[in-house]
Amino acid sequence: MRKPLIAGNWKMNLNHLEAIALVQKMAFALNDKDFDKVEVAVLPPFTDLRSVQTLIDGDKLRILYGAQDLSAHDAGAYTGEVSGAMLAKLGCTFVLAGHSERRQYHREDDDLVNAKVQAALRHSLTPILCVGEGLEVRQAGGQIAHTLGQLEGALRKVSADQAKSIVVAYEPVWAIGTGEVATPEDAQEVCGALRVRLAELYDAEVASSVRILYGGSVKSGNIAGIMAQADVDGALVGGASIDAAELVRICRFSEMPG
Ligand SMILES: O=C[C@H](O)COP(=O)(O)O
Repeated sequence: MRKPLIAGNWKMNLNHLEAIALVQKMAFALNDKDFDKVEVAVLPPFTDLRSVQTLIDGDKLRILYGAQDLSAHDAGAYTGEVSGAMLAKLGCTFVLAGHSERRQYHREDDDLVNAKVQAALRHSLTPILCVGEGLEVRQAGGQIAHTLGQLEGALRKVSADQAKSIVVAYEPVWAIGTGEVATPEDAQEVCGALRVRLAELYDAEVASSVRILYGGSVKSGNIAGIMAQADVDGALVGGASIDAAELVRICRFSEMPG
């Protein structure tokens, strides 16, 4: 049974003081019943992680946390980079790999994303591997081939045992931050194809273990329909995740109208 995961990608928003305030608000609003039904994670900027760790550890909160990126390298002369070892030492559970904004603005290709997935796994971090097509690919009907290609590229040399622990996030680029949400059927079409390909690349056990999230303009008003899909196990939430009340409503998707 895959436990749903709602992960908030704060992107380049909130300093460490604002980060503390947001996590405190979330912790105040969420209760044990919520955490029994859903895993909740925040993915703040690097500069907030130590403050978030201190708060979560100190108050024994059930909120998980992670980073938005990591280096493919473990240590050395890589100015500006942050290693998986450093993130693990900060108690991170998750790290994003291959977010479309990294692919677009930092020219990250499948080889680099693959190296980052492997770096995360070397340090016992759970990669949230982001895949998804742009508007032109979608208009040409190539979303499945494109997304499966990204999945295969990112999972090269990743064993079945390692693959079992990863999270995949399907984020159609045309739906990110645009207010254009994919329909639940669009999300299911690609998430279902991702799961089938995981079974082909590995086996049925891997395919049924991996959580597949949807991301792209997720809000409390559209989460229920998306979560009702058989192969959607949660959401990677951007803009709405820095509003504590809205994020909490999203976490309570089972109570929202479909
Ligand atoms: O990582 C999150 C995605 O990029 C979605 O962002 P959004 O919810 O602001 O569209």
